Formats: sequence, C-alpha cells, structure tokens
Amino acid sequence: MSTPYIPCLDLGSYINGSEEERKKFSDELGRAFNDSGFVTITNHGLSQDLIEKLYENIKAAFALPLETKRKYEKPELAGQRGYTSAGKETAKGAKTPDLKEFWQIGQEVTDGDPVKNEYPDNEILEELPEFNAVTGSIYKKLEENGTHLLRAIATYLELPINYFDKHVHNGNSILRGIHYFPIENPEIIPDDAVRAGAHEDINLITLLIGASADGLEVLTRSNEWLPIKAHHTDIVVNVGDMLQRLTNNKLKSTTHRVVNPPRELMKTSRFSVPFFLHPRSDMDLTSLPSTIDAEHPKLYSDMTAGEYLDERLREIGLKK
Ligand SMILES: O=C(O)CCC(=O)C(=O)O
Ligand SMILES: [Fe+2]
Repeated sequence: MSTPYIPCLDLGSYINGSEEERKKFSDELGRAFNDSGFVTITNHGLSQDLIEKLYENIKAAFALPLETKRKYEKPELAGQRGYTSAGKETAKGAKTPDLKEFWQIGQEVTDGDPVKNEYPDNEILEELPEFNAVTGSIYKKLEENGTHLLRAIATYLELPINYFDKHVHNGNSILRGIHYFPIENPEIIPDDAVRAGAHEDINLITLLIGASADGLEVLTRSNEWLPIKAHHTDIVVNVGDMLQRLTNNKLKSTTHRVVNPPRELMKTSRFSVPFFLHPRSDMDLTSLPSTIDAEHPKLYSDMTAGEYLDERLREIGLKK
C-alpha cells in the first residue's frame, strides 16, 4: 500500500514489459522523482522468503552482546564497513546523535576490476555465518534493481539508457542494517533525540526494504511531515543528493526522518535495511547541461562522487 503522495510502481512492468510499459514506468518514475522524490516499488524480484531471512539475521546480529559487536567497529573505516555503535552518527546540522546502531556492507569486486583497491574488505560476522550470505545476496539484488531504476531515469532525462551503468558497475554502494533500539527511559533522553534526524541521503538513489515498524516520514513541499506506509515486502526508493546535484535539482533529494514511536511502543525495536546506491568515486557529478538554463541557473560546484562523499561523511561525524 502506498501513501497518495507517494506512487507505487511495478518494477516488473519495466524489466519484462513492452516498449510502451517501459516508457510509462520511466515517465512515472521521473515525475515522482521530480515531485516528491519518493516512490514505492513492487515486483522487484526479492522473494518474501529472502526478506524474512534478512530480517531474522539482522535481528540476530544486533542481539549479540555489545562486546561481540564492538569487535567489528573499526574507527579507521569511518562506519563504512562492519558495526557502528549508538551515538556515532548525527544528521547534518543536528546536535544530538541518532538513536540507532548499524552495520554496513560494501561492494565485493570479483571481476578483477582495479577499483577493488579503493574498497576496504567487508567485516565478516563470524558468530552468524548466514548473516554474511543473506546480506550479500540482498546487496546484489538491490544493486540490480537500482541499475534498472537508473536506466528508467536515464530515459526520463533523455540520456542514453545505459548512461549510469558504467558508473554504478562495482560502485561504492552500501547496504546498511539498522537497529533503532528500545527507548527505555524516554524521560532522560535529550528533547531533540530521535531515531533518525531529518536528513537527505548522500548517494544517487536509496532502496529501502519496508521496515519492521512505522516511523519513516517525508517532508512535503507544503512543509508537512508525511508518514510512509510500506508493506514489509515493498521497497521504498528515493533520490539522493548525488542525483539531485547531477540534475541541478530537477530530481529532488527529499528530506526524511525516522520519528520515535508512540509512548506505548517506546520499549520496542525498529529494524530497517536501506541500500545506498553509490557510483564509483570517479563519476563526475557536474550538473548535466540539459538541466541548466536561464530559469534554472547552475546551483552546484563541479565535484566527483568521491570528493562529495568525503565531504559529507565528515559533516555527519563518521569521518574525522
Ligand atoms: O529507517 C528508515 O526507515 C530510514 C533510514 C534512513 O533514512 C537512512 O538511514 O538514511
Ligand atoms: Fe535516509
């Protein structure tokens, strides 16, 4: 089920559809990215079974003792691989860190591409061998879905359909398993402490498998917070700042947040698993000439994806 402002699109109709269906999907996706910056998608090819396995493993991983999880927290990796404990990530411009802990999995390069040297190895969670296999398989499937979505967007932007392919092949994407832990003593947390403070994602697009509980909200153009209702098996997709930058704000990287639960649910956990689709670090994010004109002057300085990521990781406190 989707919220009226957030359209729900059938990815199967793009991947396996007729020319006409593919065009329709690409127009609808482009329009939504131009408007709210968010869609939900169905028929994404991830089985319910795999999604359930994913959540079982994510829950089991965060249920491990803190000292076990801490073995996988390496400050030199700036949160980009393995475990990041509570209190480390703060939304850009916010004072109090988010009420969450998370685990990040990065790209596994297997085709001899020298870009492998840019990526640290993934941390292998020895206590839960299935966790590594399941998250690795989810990573690949979401990457594949994301590549299809970017093809649809390339068509919408009147670029060659494969415009993004070479940039996202072996790109610096991240799968992040998040645990928003129970809030045991709501009275003693700072007033501004939230599960995830209002922010925009850094990457090209984000694909998020419907979370275990409500809480995700997007900021509409009329400045109202709109809750996103997604079935457990739907995928929420949104534009990130890199795609907004490339399109000189034609496509919107919409502000979103995760609110604290109502009082009666304060002591429950929430789990979610976003996939941040990043390009390779050498992708040039200079705004496309077709998106710049007298009415839409150029808004951003020219930067590569790698330079931009570095700047943003410092702003959110993950990189020192
Ligand atoms: O947990 C969610 O539903 C959203 C998480 C999110 O926005 C993020 O990690 O960037
Ligand atoms: Fe986000």
